[in-house]
Amino acid sequence: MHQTDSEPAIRIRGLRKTYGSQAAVDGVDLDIARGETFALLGPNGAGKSTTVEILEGYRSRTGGEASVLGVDPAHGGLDWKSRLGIVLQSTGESGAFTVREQLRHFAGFYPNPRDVEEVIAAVGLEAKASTRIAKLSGGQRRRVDVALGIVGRPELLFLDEPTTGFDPEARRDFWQLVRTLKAEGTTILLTTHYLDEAAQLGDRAGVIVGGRLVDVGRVHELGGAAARVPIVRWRGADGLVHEQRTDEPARLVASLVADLGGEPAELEVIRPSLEDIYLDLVRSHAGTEHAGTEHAGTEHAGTHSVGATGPTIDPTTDAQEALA
Ligand SMILES: Nc1ncnc2c1ncn2[C@@H]1O[C@H](COP(=O)(O)OP(=O)(O)OP(=O)(O)O)[C@@H](O)[C@H]1O
Repeated sequence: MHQTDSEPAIRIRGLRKTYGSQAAVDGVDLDIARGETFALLGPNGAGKSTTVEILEGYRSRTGGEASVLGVDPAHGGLDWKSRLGIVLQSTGESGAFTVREQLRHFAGFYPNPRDVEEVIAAVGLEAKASTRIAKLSGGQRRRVDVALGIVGRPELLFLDEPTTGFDPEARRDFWQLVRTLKAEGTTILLTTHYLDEAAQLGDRAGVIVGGRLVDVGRVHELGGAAARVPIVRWRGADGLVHEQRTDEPARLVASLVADLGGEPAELEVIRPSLEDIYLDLVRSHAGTEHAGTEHAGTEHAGTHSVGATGPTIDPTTDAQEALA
């Protein structure tokens, strides 16, 4: 039975998964609308794959509720499975068959599969269609995984780190393929470590840390407005580095120039990137392991920060240094 259009494609409430005393997923609530592309972000071990595999019906849950295309994934039958497309993080694809043979074989499991040659073209494997999978490169095998995920014309597509191992051109091609699938009405749940991928593809994104969803929203609104306030940094006459968050950096710089009677030393105006904001979100929710690292032991120890309303920017991060 198909769900009504107004029901979300995915609805989870209080989802929990524990391994012994460890909670891998610790009370996640989330709705993903039909036709939406949702990106799940989070550091290694945050609980992304566990969440996705529960929704795919591959893992049992310890607690909470889940509904996927109107069905509890713990009890999804073959009819339900045929409406899903799944690209797992790693696959044990046997290499004995050619790309075309493998796809034809899988297409036979679905009631309304896509044309195999079209799928081969969509993932850019025309030149390898008659090659045994064992002889493909890692990135080419990953394309086979994606092809197997879409050959059944799924209503809902799960993509677990789909572009790992892709070269930059293959990633662009893949993004275009996802946009095409989205335009056809496919709902997509994507996990990724690439923030640009989330920004390119996701209507919304969620950040999961320690099994909890710590933020959900449009990708460019993650962390809230305060996290995007620019930072002006300069070295004062006292020899210390000062920084101030302000929505009016030009006004602040003008007043500094007036006060100092000239150019402020080492002046920088920094707009936090998506990566900075994401890293701050992760750090601020990651418990004690990162505590005490902010500004510690750097020349910024004397930094004077006024009006800092957003998450603290740690100037020691690579991302921040790239901006500086
Ligand atoms: N079968 C298992 N038995 C015990 N612990 C597990 C098992 N599978 C996952 N875990 C633990 O659950 C936590 C969440 O793992 P999960 O694979 O969901 O993380 P992830 O966010 O997908 O990470 P990554 O980005 O590295 O893929 C981790 O601490 C992991 O060690």
